[in-house]
Amino acid sequence: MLELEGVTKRYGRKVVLDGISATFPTGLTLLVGPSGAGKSTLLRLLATAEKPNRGRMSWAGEPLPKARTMLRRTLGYAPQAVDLPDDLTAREFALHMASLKGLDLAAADRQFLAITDAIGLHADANSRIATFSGGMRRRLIFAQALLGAPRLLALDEPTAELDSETARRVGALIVEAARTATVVMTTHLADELAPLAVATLRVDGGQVATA
Ligand SMILES: Nc1ncnc2c1ncn2[C@@H]1O[C@H](COP(=O)(O)OP(=O)(O)OP(=O)(O)O)[C@@H](O)[C@H]1O
Repeated sequence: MLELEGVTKRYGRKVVLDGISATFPTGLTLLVGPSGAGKSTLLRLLATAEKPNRGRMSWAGEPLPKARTMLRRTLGYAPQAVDLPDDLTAREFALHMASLKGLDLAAADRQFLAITDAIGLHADANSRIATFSGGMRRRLIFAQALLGAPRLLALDEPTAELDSETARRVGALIVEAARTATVVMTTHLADELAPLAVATLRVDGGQVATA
């Protein structure tokens, strides 16, 4: 479980999150809200990619930053936009991410191939990322986030740019992961996934509230 208490995040003078408090239990939590409201910013905070200006965060009852190392060891993060190394194959990139996470590489490789199989990327696992479409890149970013069965998954629009069948397959893996992990995600498919979520939170006007 991840908890935020009185968390503020601002860029320059712009206050994006204004003293928010929220609890993210095991299960799927959906983030909804207008464009620019701060959903990606909140995910970056949860993924410890950025720090709040004020407030407290804790993971499994341990306060950050003390618990940051413990959290990062069990974190999967799929950001909305990321520069992928075009010269690597998808599989090489996945193994690179697995090594950064300190995972067993043979097990991670097997897991990566199983995930790519489930989301229709298997045939391109050994292709160079340079040849990938937007939807393929999105699935690769998603697949690396799942490596090592993380206990916290922060997913920023993992189903964007995907056809409905592929989005459904990605959604099925997310729901499966949420049986044992804390999964927080933004998605344009929030209406479809809401019945499977433990909570839908609306981010708007610097505040977070149950939708
Ligand atoms: N690194 C940054 N520097 C300055 N401003 C930023 C930065 N990142 C985000 N912002 C601003 O913070 C606000 C929230 O952005 P964020 O991307 O979190 O919104 P969002 O709800 O995820 O939007 P969308 O649904 O369009 O992805 C926006 O006004 C954005 O311009």
